Amino acid sequence: MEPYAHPITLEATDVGCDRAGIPVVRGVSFTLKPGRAIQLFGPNGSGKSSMLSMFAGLIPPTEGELAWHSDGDKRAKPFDGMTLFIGHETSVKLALTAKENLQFWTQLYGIEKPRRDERISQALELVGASHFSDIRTGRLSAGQRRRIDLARAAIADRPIWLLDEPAAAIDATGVAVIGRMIEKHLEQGGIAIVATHDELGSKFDRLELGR
Ligand SMILES: Nc1ncnc2c1ncn2[C@@H]1O[C@H](COP(=O)(O)OP(=O)(O)OP(=O)(O)O)[C@@H](O)[C@H]1O
Repeated sequence: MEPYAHPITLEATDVGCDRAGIPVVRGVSFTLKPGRAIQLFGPNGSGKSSMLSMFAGLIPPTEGELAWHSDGDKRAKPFDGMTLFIGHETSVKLALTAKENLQFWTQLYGIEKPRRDERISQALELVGASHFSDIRTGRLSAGQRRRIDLARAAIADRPIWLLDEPAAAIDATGVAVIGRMIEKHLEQGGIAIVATHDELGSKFDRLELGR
């Protein structure tokens, strides 16, 4: 298990974000160092997905400051090619099989050609999707499809994981798999911010929104 080549620290100072001009989140501060994770809690509409979009650089903070640190460099936006964002909506292409989706992602994430097949088999096995990997994903169950979404985390070699309800529609065995994937990612020196109501491990700091 290789440590990430460029460990990242994320510092948030009093950040807040608005949606359509309406304040959603206010006054969030933390420092997230390599090997640590934050679990976002909060009721529906409290701003968990909005926060993740903000950390992904998709919407700007309305107030406060985000600072990404890597190799002595500091930026207000995430460094290019460092973030894996798994949103709550599926990114699986339903006309393709799981294997074909993963083939696409290995190209997207710049995996060298000779290593692609091995990486795909490992990822499918990890998320327990090997036995349905040749079926068109439009014909799979919600939980099976979510497992394929999560395989993206095993394909991409990225130190920042932003996961929105990764365990939605996933059974207890699958939740344990997600916990282990995150644990391994943290051991490699990655960071993770995860919106979830599930218990995923002890390395998480808790951030409760909507209070
Ligand atoms: N694209 C958007 N345009 C305008 N308002 C939005 C948009 N997305 C979210 N909002 C608003 O921002 C607020 C927070 O939504 P968000 O999706 O971040 O909450 P959440 O905590 O992730 O909710 P859930 O638990 O239901 O997924 C809500 O009031 C929502 O209506």
